[in-house]
Amino acid sequence: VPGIFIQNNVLLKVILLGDGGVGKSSLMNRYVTDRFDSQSFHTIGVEFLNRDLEVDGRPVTLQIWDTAGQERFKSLRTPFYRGADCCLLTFSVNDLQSFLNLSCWKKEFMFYSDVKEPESFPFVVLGNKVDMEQREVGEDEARAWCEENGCCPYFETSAKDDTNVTAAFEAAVRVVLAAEDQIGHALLGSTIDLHGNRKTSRGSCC
Ligand SMILES: Nc1nc2c(ncn2[C@@H]2O[C@H](COP(=O)(O)OP(=O)(O)OP(=O)(O)O)[C@@H](O)[C@H]2O)c(=O)[nH]1
Ligand SMILES: [Mg+2]
Repeated sequence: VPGIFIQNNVLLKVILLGDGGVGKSSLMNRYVTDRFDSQSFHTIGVEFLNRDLEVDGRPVTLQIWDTAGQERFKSLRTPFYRGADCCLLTFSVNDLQSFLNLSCWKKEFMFYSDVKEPESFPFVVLGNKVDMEQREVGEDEARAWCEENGCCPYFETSAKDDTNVTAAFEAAVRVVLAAEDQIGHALLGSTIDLHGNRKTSRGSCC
């Protein structure tokens, strides 16, 4: 069952994965603080930021988990995959290798997240840095990958120019809520008590 309910507000955990340098931290910071830093540092481990929003009239708290893409930080990021409601697979359109690595990222997520229904788990794919002139990955190519891998929504984004950043995060919320609507009444009675113990049908490790 996706999300934790606090009163009527659903808390959704989304996680950004992709190669080091594709712009995951920049996308999160653009979305949450509306800022862009052209000289950001590589992330070490994970960081998260929350943003409240309303999607189709429903109040949502989006908890965005930003992970370190560099291989040497693998053991620091993978413990945080559990409990994610949606995974945002990110590459940079001017870096072919980061696109070719999407499959590895998807596999790594599936392996460590331990999701209950792998076939229906929602992914969104982001092709970032579309403001750059030199592209190594075409939009058609990216959309084809998405179709071959289960038809995830695809967005061409720029954290720098603020292109499609809001649309991409809202799409993540929509795919989760759509999955939740299919589960339907299972969500009724999914609440959180005053001591913060989750009472959903989904197990939690901590
Ligand atoms: N031109 C351009 N540069 C970007 C964009 N997004 C990020 N960058 C730049 O790309 C570099 C890497 O961005 P980060 O957001 O740190 O990348 P990351 O994916 O978080 O990298 P790791 O933390 O190592 O996994 C930085 O210099 C950013 O300023 C974008 O949309 N356009
Ligand atoms: Mg980062």
